[in-house]
Amino acid sequence: MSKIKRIGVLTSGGDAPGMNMAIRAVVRAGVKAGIEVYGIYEGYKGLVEGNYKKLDPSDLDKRIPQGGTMLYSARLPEFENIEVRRVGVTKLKEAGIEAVVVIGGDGSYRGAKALSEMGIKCIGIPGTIDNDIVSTDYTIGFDTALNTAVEAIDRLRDTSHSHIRCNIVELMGRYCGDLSLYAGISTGCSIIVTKETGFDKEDVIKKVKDLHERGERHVIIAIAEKITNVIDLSEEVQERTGYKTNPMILGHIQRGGSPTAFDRVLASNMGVYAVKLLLEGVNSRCIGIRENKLVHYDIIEALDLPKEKNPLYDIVEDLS
Ligand SMILES: Nc1ncnc2c1ncn2[C@@H]1O[C@H](COP(=O)(O)OP(=O)(O)O)[C@@H](O)[C@H]1O
Ligand SMILES: O=P(O)(O)OC[C@H]1O[C@](O)(COP(=O)(O)O)[C@@H](O)[C@@H]1O
Ligand SMILES: [Mg+2]
Repeated sequence: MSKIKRIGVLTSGGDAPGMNMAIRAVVRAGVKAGIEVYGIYEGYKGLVEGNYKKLDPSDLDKRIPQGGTMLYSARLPEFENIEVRRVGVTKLKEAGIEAVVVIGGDGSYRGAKALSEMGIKCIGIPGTIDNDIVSTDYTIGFDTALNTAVEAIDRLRDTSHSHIRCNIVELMGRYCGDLSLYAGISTGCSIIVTKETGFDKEDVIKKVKDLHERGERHVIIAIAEKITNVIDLSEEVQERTGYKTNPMILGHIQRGGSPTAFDRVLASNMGVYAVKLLLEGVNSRCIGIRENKLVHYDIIEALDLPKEKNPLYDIVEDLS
């Protein structure tokens, strides 16, 4: 087996704070091992268009504190089509790129798997604020997004507590409730609603009423996106519970911002590991961190792992 000489790195799907740190780690570890590392711009879109540029390790330090991704990101649904992927594989081969490190979420992993079946070695690094990849305890960007959400909810509490109010805060996470769960516990939310808990409107309203009767000056509800319309829910909670109620959709502010130290270390660790695995000839695997140890899984096995309900849900009731 001849040693790999040139690899690509791309970021795909929703950007996540810490992606720049992961890119930097891949470039630094690659160059140290005598490999040329090319940035592939705008995820699979740039891969198909041949939008590649050799990355210089000395240019990357200024990106360390920056959120977003210096390689930009994109969603390209057409990448599911084999003909589109074929164009990308040809472009990669023309550029002499033998392997690609894909930094992204579950969708990006599926793209990486499909690519690896067409002769391009791929390693996935979990980069998404959603923490929705079961094969890792933490994804790059989750900790930063969580801390951003915590800061926002803390601010809401200040004003809510002053006025006897209820806030209904919608958090991102697509179909994973981790951001809502961790932010809700961190900020003392009385109610946390996610796909994992299920949503029973009457139950939520009853709980809010009980808190009002108990004399609580404020109630904060953390609710994951895609569960219900929080503006309508706020109107109904206000009408039926006695609290003036304000909805707050945190939205994309959760995605931006300077990565926390946790995300920077995680990204550095995973980026270096990705290069090590490629040098060992590993292919079509994705990296995770489990009980503080780096691990790697077959991409499809990783995506098919069953998601267990987070035991932290059990303490929510006791804290409310
Ligand atoms: N089944 C698939 N086959 C090939 N490529 C895919 C597949 N699913 C997703 N992708 C690619 O991965 C991109 C990112 O996926 P998406 O779900 O939007 O974000 P994330 O990777 O953050 O979960 C998609 O826009 C598409 O280009
Ligand atoms: O920015 P967009 O395209 O509206 O996507 C929003 C989605 O992206 C996320 O922020 C991140 O999800 P992915 O990492 O899967 O792309 C989700 O929390 C949210 O549902
Ligand atoms: Mg995803």
